[in-house]
Parts: sequence; structure tokens; C-alpha cells
Amino acid sequence: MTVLLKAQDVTKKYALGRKKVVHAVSDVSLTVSRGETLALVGESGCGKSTLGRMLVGLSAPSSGHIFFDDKEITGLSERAMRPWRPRMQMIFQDSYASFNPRRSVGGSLSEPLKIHRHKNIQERLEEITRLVGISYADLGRYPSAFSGGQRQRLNIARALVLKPELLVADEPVAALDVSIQAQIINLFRELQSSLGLASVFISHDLSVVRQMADRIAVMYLGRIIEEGESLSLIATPLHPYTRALLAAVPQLNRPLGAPLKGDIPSPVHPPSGCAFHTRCPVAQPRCALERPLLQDYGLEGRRVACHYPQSEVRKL
Ligand SMILES: Nc1ncnc2c1ncn2[C@@H]1O[C@H](COP(=O)(O)OP(=O)(O)OP(=O)(O)O)[C@@H](O)[C@H]1O
Repeated sequence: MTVLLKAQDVTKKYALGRKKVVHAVSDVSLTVSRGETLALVGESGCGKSTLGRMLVGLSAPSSGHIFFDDKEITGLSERAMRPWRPRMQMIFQDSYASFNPRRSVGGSLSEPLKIHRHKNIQERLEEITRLVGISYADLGRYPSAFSGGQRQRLNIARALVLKPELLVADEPVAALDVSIQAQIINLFRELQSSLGLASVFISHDLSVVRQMADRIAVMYLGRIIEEGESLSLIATPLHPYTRALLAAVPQLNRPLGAPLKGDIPSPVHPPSGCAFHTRCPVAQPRCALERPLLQDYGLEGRRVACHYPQSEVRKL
């Protein structure tokens, strides 16, 4: 598979006042191939959204490099970024985000097409509404006339209207009822296979992610601590944090770890060594001193950052 997106040692720090620094994302390296879905999972505040925004050039890394289709896009000016924008899109949890409440949804959907001087706007709108399951006849209506699920379909339509190669979806189903979530997840799966779209799917919910991701990257306090093929990672989680996250998913029986206790430490003062050592059930003295590197484990492309990976096999 051809690599479409590559992040190399990407870091994002935010200054909090004069002295404090939030370590939102630290030294993240990842790739996404054409047609592939990579999920980013982890607790709230672990840096998923910050990383997602950097991947599509909506926010600049403090250091590190991002390559799209083999060209470096890190630190490009707004003007230099313009030709790249249609090729990568992002959608958010809030289904109102991309729609002006005072404008018909058809007006909002056609806007990117007009900006990019698309030849046949009506034909494209008919095509895209069919794809996401919204009636073309309803495009004259305003955002408030649609349900949350329908608005998320329209959001997806807006993100896909210019035929991007990469979609970053930030918690796209978190605000929806469970029954509607399933419909939107199915829509994502259909779109992945029919359009060959590459995507980064951000979610705190492993039961959502496992239905659609080819690979999963688990984040903790700004770093990827384990990454691998979805089914393999869920069947044989190696990092104690991945095990704890899986133990919190009721649909996955016979959990290997205990659910997490305690709060996530502050990203202003991340713990020394392995940032997870303060909550880890198998931590040893070394873990507080030495940060484990994300390394190949020799199991179906798995990478794990742990001094004591847990290799006991899960029996499903
Ligand atoms: N503009 C900002 N200024 C300062 N700190 C920020 C800013 N944006 C994010 N942060 C901090 O960076 C860290 C990572 O936030 P981020 O939103 O990326 O995490 P997340 O995993 O997406 O969480 P959530 O699911 O709650 O959105 C958090 O501690 C957050 O408070």
C-alpha cells in the first residue's frame, strides 16, 4: 500500500501563561496508507484532537514533520497550503460546526465547489447526497430542520464534496444516540470501501473503533504507547494501558486487565520515565526512571512502548 500521510516526531506544546507548558503531543510518528483507516484512541486530553488538526495542516507542530503524498506540508503558509486543502478534510463531533444556521444546507455544501470553480455543481450535489443518504430535495432546508444524525451525514457530505484523499474524523459519532451511531459507522464503512478513502478516526471508544479501523494507535499523555492491526491489538494487547482501556469495554468479554483507576496526570507536568507508571499495575522501579521507546515487537507490525509488555494471549 502507498503511504499517503506520514508524521515524523511531531510535537505540540502550548504555553500556559509565562512559565507553564502543556505537552499536548510529544514525538508522534505514524503513517496512513491510501485507503487505510487508522484510529487514534485514548482518554480525554491525551492529545488526539491536537494531533488530528496537525495532520491536516489546521495547526502547526512545535517541531517535527508532516508529509502528504511525499511532500512536506509542515509550516506552509496559508497561501502555500491552499492547493493541499481540498485533498485533506476534517470533520468534528459537533454536527452544527460546518453549517451556517442562516443558510440552506445546499448553499453551504456548494460553497467549496464554487470556491474551487467546480464545473457541474448540481451534478456533484446530487452525487454526494445520494452517497451519504440525504435527499437532494431537502437541500433547500436549514441546518436546524435536520436531526443530529442527518446533520452528521451532511457534515460528511461537506467534507467529501471535493473528493479528498484523506479524512480526519474527530469523535464523529460521540454526540449521537447509540442507534444513530451505528448508522453513521456503517456509512463510514461504506464510504471507505466505495471511495478508497484514507482516514484517521479519532475516538475515546474502542467498541466504535474496532468496527472500522484497520489499525489502532493508542495514545497516553501525548504519546503513542501501542500501535497495531486492530484485531490483533484487541486480541493481544501488550501495553498495560491498552489492556486497561479494553477492560472498560463491556462488549469485549474476558478482559485481561483491570479498568483504570485514578486520574490522568497533568500534561503540564508529565510523570518521569514512562508517563503511565503512576497508574500502571505492573510498574517496576525502572519505569519511573527510563522512558520506553515505541519499538517493533515482532507481532504483525505491532509497536509498543513498555519495558514489560504483557504477552499473555486473550482467549475470546
Ligand atoms: N489551545 C490550547 N491551549 C492550551 N492547551 C490546549 C489547547 N488545546 C488543547 N490543549 C491541551 O492539550 C491537551 C490535549 O488536548 P486534546 O484536545 O488534543 O486532547 P483529546 O485527546 O482530543 O481530548 P478530548 O477528547 O477531550 O478533546 C489537553 O491537556 C488540553 O487541555
